[in-house]
Amino acid sequence: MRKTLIAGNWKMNKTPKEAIEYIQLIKNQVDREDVEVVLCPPYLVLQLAVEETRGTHIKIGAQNMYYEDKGAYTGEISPMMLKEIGVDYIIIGHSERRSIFKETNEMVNRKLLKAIEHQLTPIVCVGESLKQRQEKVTIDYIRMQIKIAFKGVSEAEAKKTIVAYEPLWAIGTGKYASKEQAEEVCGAIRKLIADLYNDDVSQQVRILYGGSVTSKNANDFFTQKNIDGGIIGGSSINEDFISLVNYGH
Ligand SMILES: O=C(CO)COP(=O)(O)O
Repeated sequence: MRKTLIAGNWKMNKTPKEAIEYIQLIKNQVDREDVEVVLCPPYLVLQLAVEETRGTHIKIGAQNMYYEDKGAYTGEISPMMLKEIGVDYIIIGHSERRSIFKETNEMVNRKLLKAIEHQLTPIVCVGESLKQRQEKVTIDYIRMQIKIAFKGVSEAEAKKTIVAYEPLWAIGTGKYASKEQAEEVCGAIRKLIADLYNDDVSQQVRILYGGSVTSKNANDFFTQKNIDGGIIGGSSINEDFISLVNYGH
């Protein structure tokens, strides 16, 4: 059984003061034993978030990292730093990193290998643009993203990696994929993983859907056969996150 995972990607939102107030407000209500809840606040808030959620089931993730341990990389953050302060998860290759900060598939691959080396649980994001969907190349494009991202990743590590399907046209737009569209692509991703590795790996990998998920549509997505949870932007930084985490209740 794959455990449902709900990750809140706060993006560049909330100052440390706002973040702590918010975590104090929601933490008891999003603390579920049967669902893995991961908060991914900005770097500056990570340590405070680790401390504030101690004693709960809530885990903390970072939104990005660099693929070297240390050195002359001005402005970057290393996986060792994240690990030392108690961060457990890392979002890799979010579409905003790819489009705004020009991250390539090769960089995503290097980050994935580095995260694994430091025992951070990776959430690797993939997804097509509206144009690619219209041209019906969604699965081909995602196959290429996944193939490059997983290059050199062992079977044992692949099983523990989380894949997030986030169609670009659904991020922050309020235009979410239908549950059938999301399930179709998440199912195809599972098949791609089976082709790259084997059925055992593909049955263990957790696949999330992201893109305009709210408390209103969460249950539709999270009850699909191949969707094991979600990665949430807008609805993770306000109280809607409480209802969202308690989907189906
Ligand atoms: O990018 C996302 C999560 O990583 C999705 O963002 P929204 O939920 O705001 O559409």
